[in-house]
Amino acid sequence: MSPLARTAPVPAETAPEIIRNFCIIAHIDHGKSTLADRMLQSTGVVQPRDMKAQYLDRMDIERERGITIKSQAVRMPWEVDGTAYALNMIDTPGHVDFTYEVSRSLAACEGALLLVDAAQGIEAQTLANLYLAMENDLTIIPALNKIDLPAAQPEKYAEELANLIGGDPEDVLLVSGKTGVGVEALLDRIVADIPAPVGVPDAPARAMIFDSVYDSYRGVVTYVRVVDGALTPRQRIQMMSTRASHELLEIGVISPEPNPTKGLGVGEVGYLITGVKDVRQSKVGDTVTDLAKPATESLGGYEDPKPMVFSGLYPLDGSDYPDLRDALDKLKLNDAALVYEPETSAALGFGFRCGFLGLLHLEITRDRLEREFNLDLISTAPNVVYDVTMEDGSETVVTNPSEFPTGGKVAEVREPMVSATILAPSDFVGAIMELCQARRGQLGGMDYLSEDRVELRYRLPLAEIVFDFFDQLKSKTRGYASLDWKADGEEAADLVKVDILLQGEQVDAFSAITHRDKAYSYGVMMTGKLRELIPRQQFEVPIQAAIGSRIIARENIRAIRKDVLAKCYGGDITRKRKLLEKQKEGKKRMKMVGRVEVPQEAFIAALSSDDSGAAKDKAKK
Ligand SMILES: Nc1nc2c(ncn2[C@@H]2O[C@H](COP(=O)(O)OP(=O)(O)OP(=O)(O)O)[C@@H](O)[C@H]2O)c(=O)[nH]1
Repeated sequence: MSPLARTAPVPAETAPEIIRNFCIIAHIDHGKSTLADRMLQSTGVVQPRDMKAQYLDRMDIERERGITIKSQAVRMPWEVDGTAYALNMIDTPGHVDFTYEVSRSLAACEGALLLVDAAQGIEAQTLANLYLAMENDLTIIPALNKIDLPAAQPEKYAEELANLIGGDPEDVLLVSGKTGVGVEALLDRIVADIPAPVGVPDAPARAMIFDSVYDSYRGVVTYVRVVDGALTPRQRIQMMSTRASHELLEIGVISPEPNPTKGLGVGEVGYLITGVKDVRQSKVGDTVTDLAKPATESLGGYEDPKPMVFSGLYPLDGSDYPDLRDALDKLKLNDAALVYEPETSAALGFGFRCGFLGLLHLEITRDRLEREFNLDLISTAPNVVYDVTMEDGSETVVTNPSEFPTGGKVAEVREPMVSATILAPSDFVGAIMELCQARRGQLGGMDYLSEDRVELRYRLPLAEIVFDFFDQLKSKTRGYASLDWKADGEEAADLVKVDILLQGEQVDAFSAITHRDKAYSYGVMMTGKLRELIPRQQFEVPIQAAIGSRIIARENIRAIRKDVLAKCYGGDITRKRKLLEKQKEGKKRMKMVGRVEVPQEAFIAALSSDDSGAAKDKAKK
């Protein structure tokens, strides 16, 4: 129909009947942000001249990588048949690492727009998020995006979508976020199909936190969806998981900038500010209630974020250690899932063992530390968390391979598992099965979505997919496969710790926990790599890989005497001195492992997955 005038005052508490809360679920790059931008324009919330590309993605890194990390909510006015509706669009993060945040965003909505690229069809992430939406009983509106593309196949994929959610291909909307085609019809459909929120207005207030973001000026800004009752400024509220209480300093809606209101009522979505400085005090999934008249039951579904992948982060220059600690303290304010504690490594010096939700979370954190805080870092190979039971019944949680118990008798080691969904053209089924089998996967099922597209379900150890699984999958399927996974308990496995020894001394940074069948290949790979990277010494240096006291692989670095004066004939003493000084300077960057001098670059090159000659050359220098 038509956008309302921008100047229309935002009502303090909007009647639930005219509210529609929805989110967009889509695979990465299927055009969610572009469509969201277009809706902001079509509803008049953002004027075309104010349009910054992808208004909802605020952080630089998000913009650069083109992915959405933090979810937010925007209110858009939209008029249908003379009634002014308030549409709340809740943005969901698009990556598997953030599944819990996605699930909370979905729980704040009554409906979801299922957006699929008309040239690509359904992908694994679309499916995973669709299942989550269905679990939350959301009304699904299917839409094909990018229908302006010459390669678009709307009929084929409308059929695929209709088969998936059960419906008529005719009901699948055709839109283009780029040209704006179909966007107004889409907004009308949201009003018509998605149910209005229901709640009890005079019950004690209950609101669910679906996002919380640290702002350096305002402190933590918390995004909530009110379920029952109402929240008003100056009210004292309580967080139900921690029982901590705060005063509501400001409350309002985003449209598209924060817009303070006199309160938020049943079904409304908006933000609140209490002056807390740390997102851990305002946790996603928690329930906000009134301190004076608290609700007895929380809204449920609250979980503490659980780090799945650990890695050691070390400053390249040891004197940056205090800066790294400060930087992590600052990042923590904005990231409830980040955990870290100090650790020391013989090879890398002082650093921190950090826990992340997944590899992307690790990369983003590392990127931010390097970019926003100007730190040069080295990270150890990521590992998962193992639960170890000893024969005497004691239990240990291992987040660092070098802490894996070796002394007493290990009765059982359990590793985290995931259930993965892979979608690909049927030609690649063989290659995918081969890859999953090599990664200790168990096939759970296989379905054809259409004649030429298959969904494969596997249960795999998390450790087998955190490294290069996705890259391998992409290369084996020429980029056509998509992957999504979620945590799925743990399982006992025959896991061992492989240590790397330099002249009999263990180098902690290279210890790894692997399946017994793969221990040998890890040992051979690592000893080979180190033999290339470590310069020859004045004595022979054995490099060994060992499980406990059993050596499983060995390489030797032959002895030389590096005589820097060899080429220096005659008696020019100043020149000799200069060369000796230079050699001394070089030695400062060396780490001693027992009697062996190892340039720090060798450790770095061995830890980096970059196998290029450049890294090796650098290390040899
Ligand atoms: N031709 C065409 N291109 C589009 C359309 N919508 C988006 N794109 C392009 O598709 C790419 C991905 O779009 P985004 O909106 O960033 O995708 P997204 O789904 O938000 O991606 P994530 O934030 O990573 O989840 C960009 O290069 C867009 O320019 C469309 O309707 N037509």
